[in-house]
Amino acid sequence: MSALLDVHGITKTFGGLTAVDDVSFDVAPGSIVGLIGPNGAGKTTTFNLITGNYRVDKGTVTFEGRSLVGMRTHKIVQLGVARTFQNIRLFQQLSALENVLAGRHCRTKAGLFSAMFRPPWQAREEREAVGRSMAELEFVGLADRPLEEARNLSYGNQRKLEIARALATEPKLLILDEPAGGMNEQETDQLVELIQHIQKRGVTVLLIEHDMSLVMRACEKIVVLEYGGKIAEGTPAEIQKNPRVIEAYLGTEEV
Ligand SMILES: Nc1ncnc2c1ncn2[C@@H]1O[C@H](COP(=O)(O)OP(=O)(O)OP(=O)(O)O)[C@@H](O)[C@H]1O
Repeated sequence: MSALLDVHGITKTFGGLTAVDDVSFDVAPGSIVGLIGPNGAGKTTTFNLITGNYRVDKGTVTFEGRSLVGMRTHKIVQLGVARTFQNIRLFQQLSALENVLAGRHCRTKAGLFSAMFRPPWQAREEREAVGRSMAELEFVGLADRPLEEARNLSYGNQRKLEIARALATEPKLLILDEPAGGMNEQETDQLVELIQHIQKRGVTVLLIEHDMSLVMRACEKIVVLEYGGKIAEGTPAEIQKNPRVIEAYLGTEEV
């Protein structure tokens, strides 16, 4: 089966520092893939190269056979790639529902003209968007507090809200940057289940995570970066006994 996402030889340099160095991997449709590595290994930069937040210096990023290189981020979202951020990026003053609606926006056609004249199809579209957004809140377990301002939600719930917003864009590939960051053990267990439910919906998942227990439980394939380069790739069992990976993590955290 051909890959949903194919990253080939991507490289990104900041000044004299090569943050991502000739990295290649692919993500099969329907899979859950983890990207791990010590702090500063180049994981978030790799995500930013895939989602168009940074432009690659070298290499290719191909999604469903189409090159994403040089494409604007909103176009990449429209093609079916959605993401969450390591530092939560919600509209803190807006309600949970409004945050998810903002994600839905990329799938609605209403523009300035229709917003002024409000044709009947627009009311229909708005109702549909609210219904769909509520369904996403329910999916992540936040349906009881749609009108709560994002800033009043716990850290763990804000992460779930970001996932709901990303899902509202109807992605084929969902990219999660440290989704368990700031979560307690119970929330992390729920997150593993949520990620598995996302997979059951047919959405492919690519995630960065420092919580090794989550990575080992949730991912079918793991790609390991160190100093910007890929040092290993394999199943959780293979990664756990890979000498280079153990060495990279030695003294920092257990694999
Ligand atoms: N915009 C930028 N400008 C300059 N240097 C950057 C930039 N973004 C990242 N870097 C550097 O690139 C390297 C890789 O950073 P990156 O954030 O991708 O690592 P990471 O593996 O995601 O780390 P962490 O686990 O700490 O989030 C680091 O040395 C970082 O300081």
